[in-house]
Amino acid sequence: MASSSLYQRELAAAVKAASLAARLCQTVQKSILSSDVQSKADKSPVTVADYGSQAVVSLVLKMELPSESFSLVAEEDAGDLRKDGAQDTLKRITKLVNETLSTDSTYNISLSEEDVLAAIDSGKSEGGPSGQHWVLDPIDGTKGFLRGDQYAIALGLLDEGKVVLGVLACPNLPLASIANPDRDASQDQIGCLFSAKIGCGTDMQLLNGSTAKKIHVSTIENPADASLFESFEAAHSMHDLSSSITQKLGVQAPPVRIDSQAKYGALARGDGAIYLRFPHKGYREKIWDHAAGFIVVSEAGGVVTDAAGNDLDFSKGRYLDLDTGILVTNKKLMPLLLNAVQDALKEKSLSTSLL
Ligand SMILES: Nc1ncnc2c1ncn2[C@@H]1O[C@H](COP(=O)(O)O)[C@@H](OP(=O)(O)O)[C@H]1O
Ligand SMILES: [Mg+2]
Ligand SMILES: [Mg+2]
Ligand SMILES: [Mg+2]
Repeated sequence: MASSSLYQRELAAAVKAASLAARLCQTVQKSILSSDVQSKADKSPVTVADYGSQAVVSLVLKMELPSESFSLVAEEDAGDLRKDGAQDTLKRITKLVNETLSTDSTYNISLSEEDVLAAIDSGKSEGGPSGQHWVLDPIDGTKGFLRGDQYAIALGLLDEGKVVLGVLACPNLPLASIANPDRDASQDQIGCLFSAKIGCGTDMQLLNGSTAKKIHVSTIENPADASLFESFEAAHSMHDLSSSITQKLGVQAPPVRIDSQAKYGALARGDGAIYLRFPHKGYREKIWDHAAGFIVVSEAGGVVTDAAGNDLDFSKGRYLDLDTGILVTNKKLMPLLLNAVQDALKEKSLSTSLL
């Protein structure tokens, strides 16, 4: 068990940073305008909230931990915001960042547009196996965010290549289980924050500040009782492959499809027992899409591997180098799941080689 004081300041800073960033995202989601959405060179959407959230997290971490060296591996960069025609967008982001930081009475600062660009661009670190690196997805599940569905602010810390803490702020995730179709959504308290520190378990609290309680993954042992999480977006994960895996396992419940690392959070508290992710050929997973979710699930007693059963390696830079897909479940179900995955992958490669 790690000492409870280890990484405590960093965890407190991460919780504060992600909570403030979540506030900014909620403001934007409420008033989303079509002009708030840009297209990056890779054609994925990015909003003023992605940029604003990244700036807020970067600034808060630096202000809360002034004596520490700072390295941040983050998804966005300010390249497009420095181009002609982006002035209005940058103004709007700067205003959002200043308004968000001013809601915390301990910060008495006013940032210029240049300060905001610099804060966003401080996320260009390459990470790697030595030293400490923050890992940030300022909005994970941008597509869900734009639809008004699930998204997460995902922040982790790597130390010597290992994830040592993680925070997932999920502003649209109900406190009640999302896998229960009979729940009365009108009664839901909404907005959860998951936090985990190595050796110390995983906590969940309401985003607006209830006391934290320890959570644990589902203890089910019979896969027939498991329910499955997967991406809402079929372009992000092959739904037909996960369906053939759950058929092999005898899973009864229909898959629960939601965006972002909210899936890791929901699994960590036992809403469902399996999360499968099978990107289409050629896609490379990024560390910010998994670092926080990985430790939130591991510290809640779950396991995260690639499709071959290998541990995820966060020490290789901005990308995860892995075999085929990502599997998340509890320790009892993992061996069964791995077998089913291997069988389904064999069948799939057989059927494609026959084409
Ligand atoms: N073709 C693809 N295959 C797999 N993942 C993809 C993808 N295109 C984008 N993604 C990743 O999927 C993440 C969302 O995950 P999910 O599908 O679980 O909601 C995106 O994070 P961002 O929304 O932060 O860009 C992005 O990094
Ligand atoms: Mg993105
Ligand atoms: Mg992401
Ligand atoms: Mg993102």
